[in-house]
Amino acid sequence: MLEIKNLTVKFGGLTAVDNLSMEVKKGTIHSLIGPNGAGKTTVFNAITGVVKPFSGQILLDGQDLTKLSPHKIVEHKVSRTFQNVVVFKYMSVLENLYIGYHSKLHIGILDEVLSTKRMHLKTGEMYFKALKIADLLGLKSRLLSYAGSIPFFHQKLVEIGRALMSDPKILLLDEPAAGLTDTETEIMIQLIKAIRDELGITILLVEHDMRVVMNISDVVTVMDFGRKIAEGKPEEVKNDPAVIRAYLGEMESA
Ligand SMILES: Nc1ncnc2c1ncn2[C@@H]1O[C@H](COP(=O)(O)OP(=O)(O)OP(=O)(O)O)[C@@H](O)[C@H]1O
Repeated sequence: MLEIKNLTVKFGGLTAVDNLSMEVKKGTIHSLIGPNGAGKTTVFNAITGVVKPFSGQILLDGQDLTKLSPHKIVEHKVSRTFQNVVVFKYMSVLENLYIGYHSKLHIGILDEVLSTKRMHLKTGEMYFKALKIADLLGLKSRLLSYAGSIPFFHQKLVEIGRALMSDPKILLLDEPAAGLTDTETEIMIQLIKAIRDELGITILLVEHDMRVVMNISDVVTVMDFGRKIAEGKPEEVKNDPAVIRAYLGEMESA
């Protein structure tokens, strides 16, 4: 589904992603891991059009995303969450979810002024979609709360919910388990599986928590210094000498 071909991203003299090629297959949960600064978030930023590659190509179902703007990429059905949770604190959970539907709403100012049938249909669709997603994520009882007033774990779920509202083909999750307790991490693992199994959405995630990576990934790609150093099933990469060296190096320099 997602093909990254020879991707290189540079920030001035620093090569953050160095000739990376990888493929995310439809219906899989694929993890991108590596020590701090390996280039994982930069790959997400390149896929979503936030940074422009120096060279290489990113294709979704054969369509080239590389030169598209971030909002066009959302229309091509790529959604993401961020390493630091981004919710609109003074809006309700429901309104936060609605924001994710923006690219699908397609109503203009005239629809609003004239309160057209089309506008009512579209807002109705948006409401039912939000209910369905809130139900899946266990957020139904919090829909009318201010997003900033609910626990951190639920704020993370709101962010995921907002990303799901645009009906992505592929969801990019940047450290979904960061800052969670063990119990919350367990729930997050089940929810990520449910998003794939019940909504049929392919998932690419960046994660440092190896319990999560080993538990849910079909495929793991490992990066170090911008390069791919290993790829395979969780148990294969876990025992790969290059991966062990990369993580040991990180521990030694810490
Ligand atoms: N906007 C930017 N400008 C300059 N350098 C950047 C920028 N974004 C990332 N970098 C650098 O690119 C390299 C890769 O960073 P990136 O955030 O992609 O790594 P990461 O693997 O996601 O790390 P972490 O696990 O710590 O989040 C780092 O050296 C980082 O300092």
